[in-house]
Amino acid sequence: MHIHYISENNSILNHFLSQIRDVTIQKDSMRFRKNIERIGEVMAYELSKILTYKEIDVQTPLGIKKTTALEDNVVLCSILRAGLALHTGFMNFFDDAENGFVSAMRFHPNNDDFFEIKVEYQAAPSFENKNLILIDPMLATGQSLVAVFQKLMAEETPKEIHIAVVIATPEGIEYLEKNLPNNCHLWVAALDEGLNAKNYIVPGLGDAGDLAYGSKL
Ligand SMILES: O=P(O)(O)OC[C@H]1O[C@H](OP(=O)(O)OP(=O)(O)O)[C@H](O)[C@@H]1O
Ligand SMILES: O=c1cc[nH]c(=O)[nH]1
Ligand SMILES: [Mg+2]
Repeated sequence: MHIHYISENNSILNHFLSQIRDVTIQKDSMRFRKNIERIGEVMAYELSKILTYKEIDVQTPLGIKKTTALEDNVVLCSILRAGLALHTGFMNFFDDAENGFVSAMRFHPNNDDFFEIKVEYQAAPSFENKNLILIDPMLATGQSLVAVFQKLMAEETPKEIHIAVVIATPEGIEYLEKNLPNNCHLWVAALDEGLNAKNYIVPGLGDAGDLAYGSKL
């Protein structure tokens, strides 16, 4: 897997990351969603640097400028719920992208800390020969991303596969490395220490879906 850590240099990205983690600031759900969206925009920009471009001539009022435009077909596919705000950030930059949505949730069959991932709802276009960008802000154990990936990839061969996460753990990255093809690109805004007993990211930010959209039953 090709891993791209995009917050190694100081930039405004670290300001957005600090705000989504801060236990006081993150209570403002509108700001939380907006910051995740802005991180999506920064990630989309960084990722755009390795896509394929074609040469074009642009007619300006005063002449012709030889420049480049995106050649790749991009499909943005998010994991519900927490992926939605990050998805908006990517859509702001990839305005011609097709879009897909898949649900994944942790299901606790014994009402203890053990969980399985339930992947149910799926509405997605074909990825055949396109650049798939799979979007989820949190890479904790990695089980949600792998379960979604396996459902989506049953009959499809994308040109390239990119996975965009805001906060990742070493355990989650290791799980992706074991279960996804070697040629995937993983884009990470921040790498954290690890997981707690409930498989939440430490220090992380808490529950991204709840912070963005409210607690669920
Ligand atoms: O790497 P994992 O251990 O699988 O955990 C990460 C998953 O947890 C979060 O979703 P969650 O299950 O909380 O659903 P939600 O977005 O509806 O809150 C997150 O958005 C990931 O999909
Ligand atoms: O830390 C975590 C782990 C899973 N899901 C989240 O939203 N946060
Ligand atoms: Mg959640």
